[in-house]
Amino acid sequence: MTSEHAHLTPHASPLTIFITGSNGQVGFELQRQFAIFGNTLAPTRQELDLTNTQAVDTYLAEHQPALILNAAAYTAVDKAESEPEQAKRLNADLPAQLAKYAAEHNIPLVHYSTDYVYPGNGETPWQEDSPTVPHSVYGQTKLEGDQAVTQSGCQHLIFRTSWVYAARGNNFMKTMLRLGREREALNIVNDQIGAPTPARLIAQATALAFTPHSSQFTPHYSPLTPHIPSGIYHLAPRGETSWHGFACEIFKQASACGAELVIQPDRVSGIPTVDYPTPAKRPLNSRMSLTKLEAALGVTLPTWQSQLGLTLKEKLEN
Ligand SMILES: NC(=O)C1=CN([C@@H]2O[C@H](COP(=O)(O)OP(=O)(O)OC[C@H]3O[C@@H](n4cnc5c(N)ncnc54)[C@H](OP(=O)(O)O)[C@@H]3O)[C@@H](O)[C@H]2O)C=CC1
Ligand SMILES: Cc1cn([C@H]2C[C@H](O)[C@@H](COP(=O)(O)OP(=O)(O)O[C@H]3O[C@@H](C)C(=O)[C@@H](O)[C@H]3O)O2)c(=O)[nH]c1=O
Ligand SMILES: [Mg+2]
Repeated sequence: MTSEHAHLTPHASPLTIFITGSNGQVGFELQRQFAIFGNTLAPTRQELDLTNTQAVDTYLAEHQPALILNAAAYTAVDKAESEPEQAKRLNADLPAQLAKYAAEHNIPLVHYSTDYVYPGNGETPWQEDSPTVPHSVYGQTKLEGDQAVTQSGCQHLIFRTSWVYAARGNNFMKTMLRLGREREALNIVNDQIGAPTPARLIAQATALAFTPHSSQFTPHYSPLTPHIPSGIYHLAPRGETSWHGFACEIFKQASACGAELVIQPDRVSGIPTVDYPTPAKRPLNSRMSLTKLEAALGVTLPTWQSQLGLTLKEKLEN
């Protein structure tokens, strides 16, 4: 830390960034994007059990972060229906605890949320202030987390994203690449509509929120303070598709990249959600308006197809 920075941020360890969920899709990408902002601390589950309230408090007191990026969550949507307490601990109680710390220590908190908080009816894209009516334990516990962060009084950014995937971790793209090598035919739901979002795009957009234009610099500028107002922002690529449409595009682009698939493109069938029963109910309409984030960051978000190309390339070349 240089003395130059010391007067800008009056915290004990001004440049320490605490990232939760470091082994997850988003947490992993955040470590890379934020390494240039400061000293990232990204404990694994073995190093810090985030369901242990006391351990989290002790960790915060010990490291005194200047910024918290909370990418940990309970994301097993179906399993959450039978493990609601565990889902609540990760998705609702943890963000509440982190937000309380952030408010008391006057540091910003970045939190991530989901399209599954919305009721899922209709065809109109949700706005950030649309009514929330989750239909799953996962969605309900995520909403409780959002509300705790909003009500805590801390400086915060809540990015609501959808259908996250990456070259690493558990996700639909990797499932399709595996099934596409094993099966000639697949049935995929075609009436749930949303936007598949690479974890890297999420981390890049988060970093942009900490990267003002020179015209946006203020005398109080701190590298670990967002330059966009506190609140909820949708974060996804432009465009929309169904899981079936996403699967078809994965097979098309993967084949063009030279992946050896046994799947027959004309045997990837679209089916209605009612024909694919799951423990948790998923929204049919996961369309999210991107206007607020694009205006705040001053960018046009890329299309989901171009983002798939980048992520597939990363996956297939490794
Ligand atoms: N995945 C998706 O499709 C979507 C995700 N989101 C949101 O985006 C954010 C990031 O999601 P994503 O990166 O996909 O999530 P992942 O499931 O990939 O990662 C979650 C991380 O949380 C960690 N974690 C869970 N429980 C504990 C625990 N008790 N102690 C320590 N660590 C724990 C996991 O650790 P471990 O690796 O050890 O299991 C994992 O690293 C979340 O807020 C999620 O709700 C929003 C929309 C879509
Ligand atoms: C594997 C498979 C899935 N599907 C369907 C089931 C489901 O509706 C859809 C996607 O399956 P997944 O299990 O990946 O979906 P799911 O885990 O519900 O994904 C969600 O995760 C949470 C964490 C979020 O926040 C959401 O934005 C969303 O990404 O595809 C098929 O129709 N056929 C198949 O062969
Ligand atoms: Mg899943």
